[in-house]
Formats: sequence, C-alpha cells, structure tokens
Amino acid sequence: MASNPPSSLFQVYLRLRPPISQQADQPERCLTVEEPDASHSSNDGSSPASAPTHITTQPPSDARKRGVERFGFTQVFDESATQLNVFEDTGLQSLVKGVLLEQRDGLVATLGVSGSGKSHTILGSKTQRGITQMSLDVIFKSLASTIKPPENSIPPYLLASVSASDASESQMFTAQTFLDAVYGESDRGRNSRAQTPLSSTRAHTPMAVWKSPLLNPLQRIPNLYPGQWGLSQYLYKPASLAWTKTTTSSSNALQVTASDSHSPSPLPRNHQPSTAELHDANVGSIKDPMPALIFPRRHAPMRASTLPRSPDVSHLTLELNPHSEYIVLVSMYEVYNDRIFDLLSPAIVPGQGSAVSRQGASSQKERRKHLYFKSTEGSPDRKVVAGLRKIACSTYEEALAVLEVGLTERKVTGTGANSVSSRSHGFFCLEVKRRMRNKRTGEETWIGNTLTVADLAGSERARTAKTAGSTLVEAGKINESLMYLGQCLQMQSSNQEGNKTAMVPYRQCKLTELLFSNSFPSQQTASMNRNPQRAIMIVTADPLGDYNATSQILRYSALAREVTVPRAPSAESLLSSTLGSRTGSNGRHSPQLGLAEDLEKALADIEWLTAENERLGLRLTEEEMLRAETETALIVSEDRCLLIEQEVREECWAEMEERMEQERKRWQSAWDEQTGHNDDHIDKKIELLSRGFQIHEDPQPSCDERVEELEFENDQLRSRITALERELHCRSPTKKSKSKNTALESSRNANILGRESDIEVALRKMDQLKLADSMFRGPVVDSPGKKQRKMATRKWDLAPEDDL
Ligand SMILES: Nc1ncnc2c1ncn2[C@@H]1O[C@H](COP(=O)(O)OP(=O)(O)OP(=O)(O)O)[C@@H](O)[C@H]1O
Repeated sequence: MASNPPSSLFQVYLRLRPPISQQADQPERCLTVEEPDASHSSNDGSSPASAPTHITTQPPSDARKRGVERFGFTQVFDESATQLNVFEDTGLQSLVKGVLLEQRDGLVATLGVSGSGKSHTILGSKTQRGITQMSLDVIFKSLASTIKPPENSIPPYLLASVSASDASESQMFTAQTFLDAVYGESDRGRNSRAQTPLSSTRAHTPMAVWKSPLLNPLQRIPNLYPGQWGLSQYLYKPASLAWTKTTTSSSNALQVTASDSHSPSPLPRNHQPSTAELHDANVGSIKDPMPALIFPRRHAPMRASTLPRSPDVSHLTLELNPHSEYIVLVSMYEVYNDRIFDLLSPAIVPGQGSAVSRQGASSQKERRKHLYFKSTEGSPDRKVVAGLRKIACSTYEEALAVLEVGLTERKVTGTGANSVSSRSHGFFCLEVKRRMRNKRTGEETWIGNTLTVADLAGSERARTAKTAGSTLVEAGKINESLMYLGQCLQMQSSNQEGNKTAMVPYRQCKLTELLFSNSFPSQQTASMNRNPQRAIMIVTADPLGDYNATSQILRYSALAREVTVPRAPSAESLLSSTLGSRTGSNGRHSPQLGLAEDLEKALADIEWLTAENERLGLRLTEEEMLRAETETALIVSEDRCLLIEQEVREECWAEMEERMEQERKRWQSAWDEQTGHNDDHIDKKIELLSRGFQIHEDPQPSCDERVEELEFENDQLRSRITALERELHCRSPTKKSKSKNTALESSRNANILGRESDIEVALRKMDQLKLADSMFRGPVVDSPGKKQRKMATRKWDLAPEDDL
C-alpha cells in the first residue's frame, strides 16, 4: 500500500487526540496505531521511516462481524505527539520555505469530527502554541533582517506601492492603524479580555496579543525615512482622509529626494509616485482610510508576555537574502453557509459595539457583505478572494493581534459535541511579498506567496450535537461542504491507486474551491513561473470518540484503505491437528482411520465453504462501507430536508402573516366604511326627526288683520243669515216668525251678556244655526248606519255677537 504517493494534492496526516479527562468508565477505543513498518519509507521523505503510517479501526464489540479497516496516511501521530512534533513532522517548515523562497503557495488545513482537536492543532492552548503561531514565528524570525522598514512600522508610501501591485482588489492598512481602530487609544492600558467573545467561548486557544501602546506610526512618518523614501513629503492626515503633500516646493521635489544616490535602496526615478499616481492606486485605505476602518471597539487583550512562547521554533528559521525587501500582509476570512465573509471588516450593529457575526445566522447573512473567489484583472491565472482587508504587519506580535481580532469575529457556538464548536471554516492568510525591480525599465512591483491556515468546522450529527434552528442550518452546510471535500479527497486517492486522472470535483462548493483551485498547475501559471501550491491536511481523530463518525472521516481522507475480515481458524488446520493428535505414538493409525477419506472429503468441502464465507464476508464489509457512505449522504440529505422544511415553514409563516395582515386591513377598512355609513344614516334620521318635531307657530295676527278677518267673517255670516231668512220666508209664516223671534231674542241675550267670549258666542251661534237648519230641513230620514256629520268650528264662526 503506497501511503504517500508523490502526486497527491494533499499530504494527509492523522493526529490522535489524547483523552481530556480520565474517566472511570472510558469508552471503547476505536482506533489502533500500527507499529511502523521498518521497510517503509515515504517516497518523498515527508515522514521519517520510523513513524507509523497506518491505523486500524476496531469496530465496537456489538459489531464485531464488521470488517477491520486499515487506513494509510503520510504519517500517523499518536496521542503523545506534541505541537512541535506535528509542526516539524508535517513539513510545515518546508511549506514556509515554499512561500518565502520557492514562489509556491502553502496550505495547511485540519479536518475531523467536531471536538477532535482541529482548533487545538491550529491555534494551540493556554500553554502551547499552535501551528499558526509557530509558522508566524518562523516567518517573522526568517524575515527579521529583511523586513522593511525598521522600528516596526510601515510607511504609507510603502503600503501604497504594495497596494498598487496587489491583484485582489484589497484594502490595506498598517497593523498600527488597524489596531488603533479596534482597541482605541483609551483601552490600550487594559489587559483584560473578559469582554471579548473569544475569551468566553474559546478559552483553550488564546490568541490575544497586543502589547505596544505605540504612537500611531503614521503620526511619525515625516521623520521616519527622510532620505530613503522621501516621506517627509507626505503627511497622513486622518481628518482630511487623504494623503497630502506637505511641502510647497516644486512637484519634482519627491523625485529628487527619492533618487538620492546615497539611499541604500533608491526608488527608480520613473516610478516615484506622484500624487495622482497615489490617488489612482487601487487602495481604499489610501484614498479614504477612515470610513473603511470603522470597527466595533474592543478592550485590549492580555499582555504578550502572558502568552505561550513554547514550543520554540528558533531552530527552524530560514536563511534569506538580506538585501531583499519584504512586507507581510495578514488577512482572514471565513466560509459560513457557503459564503465568504471577511473577518477583519465586520458589519457593525449601530449602538451595540459588537459585530454582527455574533447575532445569529440570519442577521449575519443579511448584514455582512460576502466576497467572491474569482480571477481578477491583476490575477487572470488564478482565483483570489477579492475585496479582503489586508493588514501589513511588521512583527510577530502585530500579526497575532490581528489574528485575535479576526478570531473574535469568527462564528463559534456551543453544541452537544463541543462547547466551543467552530460554525464556519476559518482561513488565516499570511502573504509575504517581496519587492522586485525590473533592472531595464526600473519598474517596481511586489510579488509574493501566501501561507493559508484553514481551520475547518467539524462534521457532526444533528442528533449527537443536539443542534436546532440556525445551528442546524449551519451544521447542514458544514456537513455538505465536508462531504464534497471527502469526495475530492477520495477522487485524489483513487486517482493515485489506479493511476487514472479523473477530474477532482472541487467546484461543488466554496470550501473545495478555496482548497483545491490553486493545486493544479495551469499553462498560465507555468508561464508566470508560479508553482502549484503545496497542501497539507491534518486529520484529527479522537480514538475514544464515535466509531461511525471517526471511521467515516478516515474513509474520506486516508490516502489508502484496505479491508480485512477477521478469519476464523481454518477447518483444515483444525482437522489436521485432530487427525495428527489421533496418530499413535507408535506410528500406527487408530481404528477410526477408516473414516479419514470421508473426513478429507469433508475437509475439502469445508475449505471451499470457508473460502466462500470469506468472500461473502469481504463483500459484506464492502456493502457495509457503502451503506455507511449512503448513510452519510442520507444525513446530509436529512439536514438539507430539515433546512428546506425550516425555510418552507418560515416562508409559509411569513406568507400567512402577510395575508392575515392584508385581511385585517381589509376588514378594518370595511368596518370603518360601514361605521361611516351608519353614522351618516343616524345623522340623517336625527335630522329628519328633529325636523318632524318642529312646532310651527302661527305668528300672532295684528289688530288690523284681526279686525279685517272678523269683518270678513261677519260679512259671510250676514250673507248666510240673509240667505236663511230668505229661505225662511219661503216656508210657513208661523215658523218663520217664531224663528225670527228666536234669533232676535238670542241676539238680544247676547247683547245683554255682553261679556261672553267670542268662542262661547260662536258656539252658541252654531247651535242656533244647527237648530235652525234642522228646523228648516224638517225631519231627515237617515239611512241606517250613516253618521251625521258635525260641522267643525271655524274661525269665522266666532263672529262678534253684535254683528249677528
Ligand atoms: N492534542 C491535544 N492535547 C490536549 N488537548 C487537546 C488536544 N486536542 C484537542 N484537545 C482538547 O479537546 C477539546 C476540543 O478540541 P478543539 O476545540 O480543538 O476541537 P475541534 O475539532 O476544533 O472542534 P470543532 O470542530 O467543534 O471546532 C479542547 O478542549 C482541546 O483543548
């Protein structure tokens, strides 16, 4: 089994985690490290000959029938391996060397089940440094004599020049400016990191370093390099948000200063930046640094002196050309829910002073701007994460302080599997750029390579990790991306085993794209003298952890795999031993020897059956492995289903709420309309009623009108009396005289009374008239049932008695 094929994209190492605490009832151990094979030595010398390279799985006792799997890695580190062992034996020094000297990018990533020790390997603990700190230390120690400029601060012009040749559309800041923005001047003296999310959530991997309360380097610029860089010409004024030329001398003053022949590294005359050039440079920080540097304020982290300094890696320092000039840029990003987010430019929640990344999945998704992994104008041959914030660091401490800032932004949550579980794939990039000058044209540029350290989130099962809601969504995305990563790694190992060159399907998700894109040599990269990256994968596993999850990860990542079925003692050997034991000591066969032939026949049958059994056992194991893989795919699908279900539920809920709101509004408007109508209706009714109740009073007639009225009535009455008298004349004379006498008498009586009211007079007069009328008409024969109509009293009946 070739455990370390030369063409592998990734060197894959396995590291076993020691038990955290000694429990009385330790779970069964599921992994056993094989003793190193003396004959084995790695093809490229990437692992020492005495180092173990294989591991076997021990299925739990309730599943003994399962086949034993044997996995091959570049090297296996058992529980006793220290951080320094891992750093040295994984060849991280050669990765650093590739970045510094060989124009080769380096990538180191950790992969494993949640809680298996990935972050510990990458970032270390309170007492031990991780491979990130050690790599940083080696790089800064190697660059110590060459890193420019001295006094640990970077002049802005230098940054402008670096930025102009940067291909990733980044924003650049010096570490001092950046850390000033993060911690502020007032907090510099404090040493507590109690309030940083990192301190509470990731206690085992302290990264905080920020010790030197130096002045803002930019404030000291004018005196820094008077002769060499001509920086006295430029002064950074944060208030004006721009580089301004402080001198009023002629425009070529800078060129004169910069081309000073005494300068140890003079800039070419034709490449000194004019103000316009600086303005045109693709640097957000230089055009407009302060707005981009808004950052939630933090308290300064713990003192550098309290941070672990071991393991010491001074002996790994590399020799570099002392005349070269380097600059180190640090950037950090995370892949969260298959999107890339810059960890050094977080979104800000107004008034809260904390990054949005701590606010939960949805808000994070909504408020942070995600970045693209793409080819840019300046980098057509390879993809880069565009638009990152890059911090120029000139010391190890500065780089660690920036790393600390990025880590506090990273999404970490407590789950059932790990109390500080990473919920995103974190990438820490260390770009080392070297100044290159074209001797012929004098053109200056900065080229460099990047060492990327990736701390991948751990795979987990929703059931064991007890995740729900947004954490479940994250877990689904994590598992999915790890499944794709597993497919790529499997393709890599099957390519090597069968010498095929099948396509590694790395474009399926952001994680695999970021890890694999730059691993393949292309024609363009070859023409640009750029080597494909070197990559190391450190797989971490807990030997006392979950068998299924651990063996699944190992199946993904191992460079080689074998399956063996535990053999039962062969029937042949059993029979031979039985027969042998029955042979007498004197050499004679026992009486049962006659059965030997039958037994031999049976032996052959048994042998055949045993072989068949083994074959079936092997198939069973293969089927089981297939089933395990399908189970993983099922878990991923289940996670996806849950995710979809959750999304659908949320959508339905939102739609229902929207509809309810619409209905409510509709009912409200109908109600308002109806109420308005009712009010109108009632108003109208009231109006009508009030109109009906209005009492009309005739105006009091004036005296003249009354007189006139009465006179008119008198006339009427007189004419009526005349008519009656005339009628009376036409009838019997006796009645006539009597009647007349009666009328006259009445009139006389009325005159006598004199004081009777008009009404009484009128009533009496009416009675008289009725009487007279009945007399004149004679007896009237009324039809039965017909009522006699009474004459109503009228105003004109009320004539004064005198008139009558
Ligand atoms: N080699 C080791 N030596 C001592 N302790 C270790 C080692 N590896 C891991 N641990 C401890 O185990 C615990 C879990 O480790 P860690 O946080 O690194 O897991 P992880 O794989 O990064 O988990 P996740 O994927 O959930 O982030 C920590 O307390 C860590 O200190």
